[in-house]
Amino acid sequence: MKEGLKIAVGSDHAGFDYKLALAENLTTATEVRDFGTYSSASVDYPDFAHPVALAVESGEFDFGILVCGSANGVAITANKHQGIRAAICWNQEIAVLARSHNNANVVCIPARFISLDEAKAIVEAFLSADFEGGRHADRVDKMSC
Ligand SMILES: O=C(CO)[C@H](O)[C@H](O)[C@H](O)COP(=O)(O)O
Repeated sequence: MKEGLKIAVGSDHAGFDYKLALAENLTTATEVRDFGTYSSASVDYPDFAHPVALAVESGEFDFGILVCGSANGVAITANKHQGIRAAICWNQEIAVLARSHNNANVVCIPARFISLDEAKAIVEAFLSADFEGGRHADRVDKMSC
């Protein structure tokens, strides 16, 4: 994982435990801000995905980590934001491709479908990889509508 990153994290109840563990693991980050939820009580994932997306979209944070049960809800929500490219990642290779090919700036973790160790490895891979640019930059530029 690169050093000095500012990371915004968020989850719903299904991702709460994983989010805490993932945030604790970001030892080389300059800042980690938890945008909630703050307990395992049932909540609505957009209430936490939007603040994380805004924090990254504004440029205040370099990357976002969102966790829910399937990762679909947080990813769909975050991708409503113009400046956000949120990618559902279920293994390390997908995470590296999300960065290197898609310049993803939010990694979405499906807590109910992968182990915590897998989630940690995915976040590590995501935050270590670089965007390759070149042909991928042309494609990423075409994403906005
Ligand atoms: O957004 C989701 C599904 O697209 C997440 O997996 C949620 O965590 C899930 O829907 C929560 O479900 P619950 O039955 O309310 O715990």
